[in-house]
Formats: sequence, structure tokens, C-alpha cells
Amino acid sequence: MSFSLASTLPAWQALQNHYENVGKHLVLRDLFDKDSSRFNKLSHTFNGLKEEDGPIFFDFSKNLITEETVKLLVQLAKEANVEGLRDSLFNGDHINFTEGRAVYHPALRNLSDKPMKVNGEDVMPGVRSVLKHMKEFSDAIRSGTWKGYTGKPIKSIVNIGIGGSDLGPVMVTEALKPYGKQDMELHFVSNIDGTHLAEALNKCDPETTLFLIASKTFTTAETCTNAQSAKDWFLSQAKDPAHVAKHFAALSTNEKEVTAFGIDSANMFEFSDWVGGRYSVWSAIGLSVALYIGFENFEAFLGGAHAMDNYFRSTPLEENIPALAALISIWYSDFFGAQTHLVAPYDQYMHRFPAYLQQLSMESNGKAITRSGDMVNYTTGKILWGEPGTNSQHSFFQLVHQGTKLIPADFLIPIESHNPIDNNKHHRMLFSNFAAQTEALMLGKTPAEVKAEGAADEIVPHKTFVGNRPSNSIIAKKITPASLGALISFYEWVTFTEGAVWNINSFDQFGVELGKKLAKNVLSQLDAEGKVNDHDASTNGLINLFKTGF
Ligand SMILES: O=P(O)(O)OC[C@H]1O[C@](O)(CO)[C@@H](O)[C@@H]1O
Repeated sequence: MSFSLASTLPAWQALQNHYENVGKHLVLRDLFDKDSSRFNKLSHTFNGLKEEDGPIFFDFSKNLITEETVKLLVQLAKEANVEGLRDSLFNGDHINFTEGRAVYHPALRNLSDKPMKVNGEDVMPGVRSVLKHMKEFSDAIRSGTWKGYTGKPIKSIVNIGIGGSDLGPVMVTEALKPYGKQDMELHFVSNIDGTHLAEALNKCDPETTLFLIASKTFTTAETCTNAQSAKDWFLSQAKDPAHVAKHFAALSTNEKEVTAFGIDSANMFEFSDWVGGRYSVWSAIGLSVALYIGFENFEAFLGGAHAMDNYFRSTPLEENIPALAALISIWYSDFFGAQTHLVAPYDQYMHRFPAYLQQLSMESNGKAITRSGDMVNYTTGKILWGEPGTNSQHSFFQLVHQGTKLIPADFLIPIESHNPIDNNKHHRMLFSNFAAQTEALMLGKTPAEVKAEGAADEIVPHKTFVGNRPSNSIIAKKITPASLGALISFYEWVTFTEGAVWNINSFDQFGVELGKKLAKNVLSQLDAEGKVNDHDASTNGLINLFKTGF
């Protein structure tokens, strides 16, 4: 069935009725009381990983859903042709139609020997050749056989990139710190704020530092400016531009600009335009990851994502974990009116995971025009946010528990800690908080319960928790390269399914362009003499204040 607005699909209408008649009256406590098999029925296990890495368990039972809700949501996905778009994606079709490109990042982690074609051409030989280059290079740097211009091995890596050329490498190297090379210093410079570069360079020695200039386009203003300043800093000591070859590598699709910058094409790690920035940690953009955790671990990371890809591609929607997570999220966004989605990893190493998911989800689905060119009349991209537990409990969880907003949440934890200190006491405490939070959100606390604890009458409403607040619990065996790869891929497919149902193009990002263009204009005005007067009064006032100072 072809459609423009998802809200015109029969299943959408059926869900609307279901929400009015059933959904908004659901009480989680009662649902569990009535059905002793609810947990089993609404939880799923992803078994695609090796024994040391998996499985990953997904509990969807603490959601405001019934089996009927799931049925209707799956029907919505079918009517929206999620399966068709999924097949087109894996077929290498140009589903990013606004930019005329395929969406083919699964090829980067295709560790099988199966070909994957774009425009009739198998991309796998190219993918494998870049991986081979990454392996040789990372082995040479890690073993110390690669020497800097004074003959010393490399100690510090500075990745200069922003957005997808930064968030993936930062998040993954942090999440996989236990696998990292302990004596390798990693720095990530993304912000054009000179402080970011200055602080990284303060800790580096030009003789032992390798710069990775990570930019798909190699035209991003922040990255090009930071890279140039880094090169100036390096040459102020190394003097001879020939030494750049030992200390600068480029991760990009744009050979022309890389060469113009002065980086040897032998030190260029390429990828293709069918890799979106926010899906690029699997590509050459992941070189800092491979350098830090070693190529074998990087390959395991790809393998975990590949396993989730195979699962998503081949599992019927009724059982498909990423598809179900996406559909439940749509249920809250579009029928309950939830605006945000919280992700709380109970794993300190994963502290950048929510930030990474913000780009993945919000740059992908922050769109209001359907694939057919119409303005949607429903909510799309949710506001994704989060921080690790238990810290988040001591800051914003007050609002999640007792505020006025419905905030669906993902709670994530590994069973095995990398640091089982004090006889694993810390991890047991971490898990107890993980479990207690989702329980508290669901059960709440009735006025009678508060009163029974001896609260004064006027205090009872303040200590009452309405409860009935939904959450997903995701339990990994351990955060390993493979399980992390699978988790990221899970969220990619959640994002994909949401975009497919909303019928938007999840793969362009025109929304970031306008600000970039206007900033260029303002910059040229900052460099020119005199006051500006060609903006609105507020913008004129702010620019002139910066020019003249207080
Ligand atoms: O890798 P590049 O081309 O420097 O782009 C960086 C980031 O900028 C964006 O285009 C948005 O500004 C992201 O999509 C991308 O990840």
C-alpha cells in the first residue's frame, strides 16, 4: 500500500481507538496481577552473539501495552511497509532519496563472504581493503614499529572530527576502555572553541602524537580549522612539511580535499557516500577505536553489529526486538503524546552512550516532511536524553518519578562488571538500583502506603508516586566489543523502524545547514570594520556587542 501520512493508515486509526478504549486506561500493576506470564510473553532474548558476549535480554513487559497493542503496532509497521524499506536498504537502493544515495553501513560490518551491491557493484572488496589498511596501520602504531619524525613511537592519538566523526569514536573508546591499550593516550577534539584543541595539545608532544583528521566531507568548518591549527602546532616544532606524513592521517570520502590539506593519500582511509556520518563508526572513522582496542577487537565490534543486522533482517516483525522497541516508542510518542525518551545506562564506561544516541536518533528522525513531500500531522523524532545510573537518580529522576510528563525510558546494564571490586558489591548495588528504579516507576506509591509509613496528612500528596511509568530493561551479559556493536546496531534499527513508520527520510540532515551558512556570514562581518545593521535588531545588537566589547 502506498501512503504519505502514517496517520491515514487503517492500523493507525485502529491504534487511536485502542488508545482511547484500552491504552490510556492500562495500569501496569493490574496487568502483572492479571497475567502471571506477562514477563515471559513480553520479553525477548537476542541470541546472535558468541557465548562470551551474549545473549542480550530485552524486557518490554513494563510497558503500557497488551498483546492486542503489540498486534496493532505490528500491523502498523506492515501497512507502513517497514519490511519493504528494510529490504530496499539491504538491496543497496537509494533510499536516502533526497541525497540520491544508498544507506549501506551494514556492508561495513558484513563479515560474511556474501557480496553486497550498490549500483550493481559489489562494495565488499573495497570495504575489505580499507579494513586491511586499518589493520596494518593500527598494528604498526600499537607495536611501535611506526615511528614519528624523530624515531620515537606514537603515544598520543588526537582524533579531530565532529558529529558522527567524533561521537561514535568517543563513545566506543570510552565504553570499551577495559580493552584499550593502557599506555595510549586518546584525545578527541570536536568543538571549534579553541579550548578543546588547546587542552588536548597541552598534553601532547609533537614527536609522539598522531592526528586523525576525521571528516566524511573534509569541508566541515570546525574540523578543517582545528586540523589546520593542529598542523601549525606540529610544524612549529617539526619544521619540515615532509614530517606531516608520519603524524597525520585522514579518514574521509574526499581525496581531493585530503591531498589539498597536505595529507599523503597513503595515509588516507576511505569510505563511501553510502555511509552516513552518524553511521560511520563502523567505517574508517572508527580508526581511533581500532588503534585503541586493537584490530581484532574492532572486528569483534563489527561482528556484533553484523549479528544484529542479520537478526533484524530475517526476524518476523512480531518477534523482531528492534522493531518492537521502535513500535512501543511510537505508541508513546504518537498516541500518549510523550515527547522524550530517556536512556539510562547503568555502566559508567557507557557514559557517552546517550550523547551518541542523540545524534543517531534526533539527526535521523528530526524531520517533519514525509517521503511524499507532505507535512506530517503527528509527532516524529523523540527528544532522546540520558545519563548513567546511578548518578542520574540523584539529579533528574525526581522529575521522571513525580513530574507531570510521561517519560518512557530504557534502562541498560551488564550482568558482569569489568570491575567487580569488593567482591562485586558495587555491581550488586548498581543492579539493585537498576531493578528498583523500574519497579518504583511502575508501582509508584499510593497515598495509603505513604500514610501507613506515618506521614502527616498534608504531606501525603507530596510523598505519593502515581507510578504506572513505563520502561524497557535491557540486560547484556557483559559489555564487550561484540555486545556493544550489537547494542548500537539495535538502536540503529529502532531509529530506522521509527522513521519508516513515520514515512520520513531518516538519512539526510538538511536541518543543520542553515545555521552553518549564517555563521559564515557573521564571521565575515566580525572580520570587517564597523557595526552591522543588516540583521534583525537582536542579532545586530549581539554581534555589535561582541565587536566592541562591554
Ligand atoms: O564528517 P563530516 O563531513 O565532517 O561531518 C560531521 C557531521 O556534520 C553533520 O553533517 C552535521 O553538521 C553530521 O551529520 C556529521 O556527522
